[in-house]
Amino acid sequence: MESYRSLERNTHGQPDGIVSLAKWRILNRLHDRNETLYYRVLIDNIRNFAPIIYTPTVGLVCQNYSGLFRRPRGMYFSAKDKGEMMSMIYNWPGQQVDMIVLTDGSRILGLGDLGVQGIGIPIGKLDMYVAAAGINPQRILPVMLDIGTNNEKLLNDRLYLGLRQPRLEGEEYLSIVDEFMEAVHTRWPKAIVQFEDFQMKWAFETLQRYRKRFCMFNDDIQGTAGVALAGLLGTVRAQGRPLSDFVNQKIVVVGAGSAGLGVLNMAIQAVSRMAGNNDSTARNQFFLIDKDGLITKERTNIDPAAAPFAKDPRELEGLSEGANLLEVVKKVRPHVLLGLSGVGGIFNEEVLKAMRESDSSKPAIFAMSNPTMNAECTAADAFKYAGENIVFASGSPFENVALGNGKFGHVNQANNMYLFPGIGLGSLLSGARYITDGMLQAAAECLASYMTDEEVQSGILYPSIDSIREITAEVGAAVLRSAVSENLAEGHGDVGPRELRLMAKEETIEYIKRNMWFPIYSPLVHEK
Ligand SMILES: NC(=O)c1ccc[n+]([C@@H]2O[C@H](COP(=O)([O-])OP(=O)(O)OC[C@H]3O[C@@H](n4cnc5c(N)ncnc54)[C@H](O)[C@@H]3O)[C@@H](O)[C@H]2O)c1
Ligand SMILES: O=C(O)C[C@H](O)C(=O)O
Ligand SMILES: [Mg+2]
Repeated sequence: MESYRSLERNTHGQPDGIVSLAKWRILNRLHDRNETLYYRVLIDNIRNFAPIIYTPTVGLVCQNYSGLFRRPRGMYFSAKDKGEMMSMIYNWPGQQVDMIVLTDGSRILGLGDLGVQGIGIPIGKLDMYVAAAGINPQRILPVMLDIGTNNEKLLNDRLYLGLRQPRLEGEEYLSIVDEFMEAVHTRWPKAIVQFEDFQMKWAFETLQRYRKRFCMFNDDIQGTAGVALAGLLGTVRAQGRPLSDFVNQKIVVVGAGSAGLGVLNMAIQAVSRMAGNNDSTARNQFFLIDKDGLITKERTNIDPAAAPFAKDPRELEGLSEGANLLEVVKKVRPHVLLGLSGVGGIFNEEVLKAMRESDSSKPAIFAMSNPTMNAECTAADAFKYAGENIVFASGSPFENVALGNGKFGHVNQANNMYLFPGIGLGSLLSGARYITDGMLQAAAECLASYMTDEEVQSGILYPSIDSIREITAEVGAAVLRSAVSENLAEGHGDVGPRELRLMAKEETIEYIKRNMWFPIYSPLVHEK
């Protein structure tokens, strides 16, 4: 901590990126030397260290990974290992693995294809699993599937650590992922596999392919959706309206990728439930924009995943296929503007000023893309141009914004870190065979109801990161209870399905907390 503090003292005025990378190096060296101490320091300083080991610095780490690399962490399965993955999995020295985070490096945050350098993401996510969910660090496994990269710069970089070949496609690609999943399942049938930062086509395809066969989920589609839904419900409460008013909120989603479509799917399901399972009216309030503008049924070559959310042009007054973001905001006057586009600054001054005409008394701006440079707008710009009355959330952390007169605009961090640790932990401790929509919905509802009315009305939608262990225990319990109610919980360790069924809500939370690992030195010699 002393080296860390002295680095902070001695680097005033230097570029943020350089300082953050130097901080990351200090923590990474500690991680390599003394795992127990590393996690203790991380847990005790989670507010300061999450932005270093996780978003946003982890993005910079991935961009520079081949140069920063000193020693390996996690496992790399390459296309050249085809046919050998089962023996490789049995070579992993740990007896038991509970949590695996897997990527193919094809869409790292909003930074695109970073090939094997994307391994920083599984490492950072699993650090959050240890810190927030208390997963034992001896039982985690960061995994990189190296099936090539289409990033020319990396292919020509002599320091690049991965396969120098274009990405595999089609059946060749899927056969590699299949082999990996089978091998993992054979050795650790109860391990949870989190798919992370896959490009959209593979994110959806692999989720469909595996979700009924293995205990897995896709964090970018499903974790993000739950966090966004909790935030959207929070904005309804922030306006002093009953939750049922969610069905009337007009929401513009910018970005029709894995994250944006995941959010729309879950939000529409929620509206549909509130509106008495009326799926067609549920879609009316949502507007979807991608790089080619507003998506309507007139779009040629529409992505099948986006098609269900395309607007009927006959129902749009004054807006046509491909209308740009500013036109849409001016015409629709949305209650919420939500960005998952990966395009930094796309909520520009004009767009934010147009949000002043929103039909909401407290419009919400969610700039959810990561890392910081890719956020749709900064917190400062949002409060400056859209007004002090807004609710603001971003995927990467920003400082609260001073509004003058001693008042501050609160910055929420709408990041899937509030849910994925609890989804993984709850699924693990339930012993469920797979992760259902019901379990994910329970996670989102738990987060949505966590804050008090008073907090929400002052613009605070999510708990402080300092209490991430508490919220993760609650989310984990909600997921576990949902697995029990769906008759999917087969138990974990000594605790069987019957005991899980008999636990009251508070007992489930206690059970979850008891199973959280905490960093203390294990004695090398046991006292007699
Ligand atoms: N805050 C969180 O918890 C969280 C979770 C998941 C993803 N994300 C972020 O969301 C971003 C997108 O992730 P993804 O997996 O959906 O990516 P993706 O590549 O699947 O999708 C990106 C989408 O943005 C659209 N887009 C590109 N340029 C645009 C423009 N100029 N205007 C409007 N739309 C545009 C694309 O057409 C595409 O539909 C990334 O930056 C990622 O870091 C944040
Ligand atoms: O990694 C994050 O911070 C959130 C999310 O999974 C992302 O891909 O941006
Ligand atoms: Mg991600």
